[in-house]
Amino acid sequence: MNKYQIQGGTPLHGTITISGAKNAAVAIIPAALLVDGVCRIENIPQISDVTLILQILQELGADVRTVNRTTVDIDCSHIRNRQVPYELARKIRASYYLVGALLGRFGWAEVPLPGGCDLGGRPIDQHIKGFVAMGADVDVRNGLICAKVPGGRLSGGQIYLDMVSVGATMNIMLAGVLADGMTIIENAAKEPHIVDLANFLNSMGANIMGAGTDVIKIRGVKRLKGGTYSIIPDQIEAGTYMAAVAAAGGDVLIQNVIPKHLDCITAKLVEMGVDVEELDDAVRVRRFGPISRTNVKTMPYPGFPTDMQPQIAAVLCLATGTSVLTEGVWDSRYRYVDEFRRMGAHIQVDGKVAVIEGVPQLTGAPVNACDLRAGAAMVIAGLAAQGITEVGDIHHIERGYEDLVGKLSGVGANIRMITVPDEDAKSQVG
Ligand SMILES: CC(=O)N[C@H]1[C@@H](OP(=O)(O)OP(=O)(O)OC[C@H]2O[C@@H](n3ccc(=O)[nH]c3=O)[C@H](O)[C@@H]2O)O[C@H](CO)[C@@H](O)[C@@H]1O
Ligand SMILES: C=C(OP(=O)(O)O)C(=O)O
Repeated sequence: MNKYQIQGGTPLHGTITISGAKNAAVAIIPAALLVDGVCRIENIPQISDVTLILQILQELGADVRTVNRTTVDIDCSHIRNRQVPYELARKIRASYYLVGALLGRFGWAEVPLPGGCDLGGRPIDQHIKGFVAMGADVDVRNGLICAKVPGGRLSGGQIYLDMVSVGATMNIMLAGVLADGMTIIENAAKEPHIVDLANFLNSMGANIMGAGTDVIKIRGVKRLKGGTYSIIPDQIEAGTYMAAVAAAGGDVLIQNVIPKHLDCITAKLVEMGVDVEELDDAVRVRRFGPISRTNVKTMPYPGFPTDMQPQIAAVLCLATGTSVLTEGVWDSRYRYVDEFRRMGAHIQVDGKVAVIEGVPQLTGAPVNACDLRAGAAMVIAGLAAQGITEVGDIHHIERGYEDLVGKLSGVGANIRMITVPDEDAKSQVG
């Protein structure tokens, strides 16, 4: 079993380059199912969620060729199978995008219910409401989302989302591009990856208007053609390293970012006394003085992202004074708090609110990553803590961070991957 071992207390100095965005890549790759011809996708992050979604496409019959470390060619002209394998689909959230893409292209899909981080209930009723409004029959049975369009082609529909949902917005967009007529999504999500998916589809010949606002209009077209597209940089990966500098101190240039996407994170760090300088495609983050307390509430974009909530909590653990953190998207995103307490943090949670009383110093401890961003937060806390922290269950972190150890070592962090005997295997032998 692999763990990250971190000797904390070293400020970070140097440059980190951000990879392509996980939550854009995992939607754009299945979107290739809608295209007639070869899609060349650039700036793909090397993370396990991407490996899995590419593997699923190959299982369906797509021809996937690696061009270089960050570029793949995907040709979905010869899809022979529309049943998505359970063992692959259940490991990631993004497998839900296969429903919209397969339904849009072939009028039929059977996709296992998706996995992803355990954040409390993660229903997909809004996705289903959208497909039904476009003429599909959708049924969840035997662990599968079974969707079929009588007549084989979806027709445009008008969908008002009951809540702002990233997944439902993107899935309905995927279903709508080849539908007959106009699809309108109201109360749509506005995250950067929504705009990126729309830009990808439009560059292949789709007609999507309004992505990035709360009303998206999709005029169906007959076919999409191949082309080349480069995925946007990862807002959350960048924010995670910004939080790492805030917690550990130092001076780091974080490059290959879209600074506008980081405004919501930058604003909070500045309130906390961190110096953030915005450049064309980089941000320089410096922190030498104390961290000030603040309050944070997570919201859909352009609010403070829920996927940065555990990482900002790690910084607030070290602030002077008491901060209030409110989770505005998920029912249960504080499962990591006990791990922080092992490092000496003072946090009380009541429902969606965490009250964090800052301490002058965290202390290293063995901890576990209970999900992707909680794992990143453990690493941040470990970088700032006195002594050694070992972070287990790092497969969660590898779902969304390319070469975390290499990137942090490159700015002077004392972090390495270690292999320890698997406890279960040990007890079976014993
Ligand atoms: C692969 C991916 O991109 N994952 C992201 C996506 O997840 P995901 O697409 O699952 O999240 P949503 O934006 O859909 O969920 C937002 C809220 O709406 C609720 N909801 C959603 C859909 C639905 O049909 N019914 C319903 O009730 C959810 O329970 C949640 O409370 O957006 C989340 C919110 O930014 C991020 O934390 C995840 O990293
Ligand atoms: C919750 C996340 O991912 P997923 O929806 O893929 O589980 C995340 O990226 O923080």
